[in-house]
Amino acid sequence: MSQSTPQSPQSPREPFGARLRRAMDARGPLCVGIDPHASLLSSWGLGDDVAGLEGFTRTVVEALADRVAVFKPQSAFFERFGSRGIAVLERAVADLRDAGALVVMDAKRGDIGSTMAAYAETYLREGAPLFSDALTVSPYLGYGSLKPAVDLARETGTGLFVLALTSNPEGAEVQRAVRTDDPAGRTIGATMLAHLARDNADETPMGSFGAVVGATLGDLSSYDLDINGPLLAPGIGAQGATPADLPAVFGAAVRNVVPNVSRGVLRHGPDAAALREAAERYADEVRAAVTA
Ligand SMILES: O=C(O)c1cc(=O)[nH]c(=O)n1[C@@H]1O[C@H](COP(=O)(O)O)[C@@H](O)[C@H]1O
Repeated sequence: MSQSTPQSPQSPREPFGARLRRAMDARGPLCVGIDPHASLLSSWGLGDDVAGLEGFTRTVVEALADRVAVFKPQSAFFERFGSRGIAVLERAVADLRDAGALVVMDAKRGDIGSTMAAYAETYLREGAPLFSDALTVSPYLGYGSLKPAVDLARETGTGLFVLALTSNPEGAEVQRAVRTDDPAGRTIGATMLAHLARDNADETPMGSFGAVVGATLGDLSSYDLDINGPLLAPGIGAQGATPADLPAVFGAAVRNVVPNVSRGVLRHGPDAAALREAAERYADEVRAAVTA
C-alpha cells in the first residue's frame, strides 16, 4: 500500500467570504447572472430547446469565465428542460469554477431543516454534481431552518445568500412586516440581517453568509446592512437600477455589495466581444460608484 496520504476531501478550503473578496479585488465587483430566458434564446437566434440552452450557456462561459469574478446561474431556466437542462448547468458550474470564477447557484432553496440538509448536500458538498461556491436560500420557514446549510457551508468553505429585502415590489408585504413577537419591533427583513450579522461575527475580511438586498429599493438607511458579509444586489439593468444608485441604497455597506446583472449583460450576446464589453462597462461603473 502506498504510504502517501491523499488530501482529505474534508480538508478545509478558504471560507467563501475571503475568496469572494479576493475575486472581486482581482476581477472587479460584478456578478453576471446566467438567465437563459426563452426571449433571450430567441434574440440570440437559438431554439427554445436543450441545444439552444447549451449554445447560450457555452457562449457566456467562453466569453466571460476568465474575467468576471462571480456568476449566478439561475437554476429555473435550466430545470425547465429537465435532466438534460440540469446537465448543461452542471457543466457550466464546473467550467466556470475551473476558470477561476466563483459560482453562486441561484436556486432559492428553503425547507424544514431535515430537507434543507439534503438541499445543502446538493449544492454545498464537494463532489456533488452541482457543487457551487454559494447558494441562494429563502429563510421564510424561519432562519433557523437554514442551519444545516449554514453548518455545511462552514465545513466546506462555501457560502449562502439569504433573501432579506428582495428587488421585487411584492416582497415588501413579507419582508417589511413588523414582528409582533419581537420586543424590538423589528421587521422580518431586519431580523434576517441580524441573524446574518451574528453568523458572520469576527470573520475577516468578511463572513460567508450574505444577504440579498435589491438595488432597486431606494434609501435603506432604516436597515442595519452592516452584517460583515456580502450583499448580493440584483436589480441593475433590466429592473431599472443603475450602478450609480448603489451608494444611496447601501450607504457605508456599499463596500460589501456584489451587484448582479443578468439581462443587462446577456442582451448584448451572442457576440462574445459585446458580452465582454458590457460586463466590463458594468464593472467599471460599479467601481466608480463604490469608490467615489
Ligand atoms: O436572489 C436573486 O438573485 C434575486 C433576488 C431578488 O431580490 N431579485 C432578483 O431579481 N433576483 C434574481 O436576480 C436576477 C435578476 O435578473 P435581471 O433582472 O435580468 O438582471 C434573476 O435571476 C432573479 O431571479
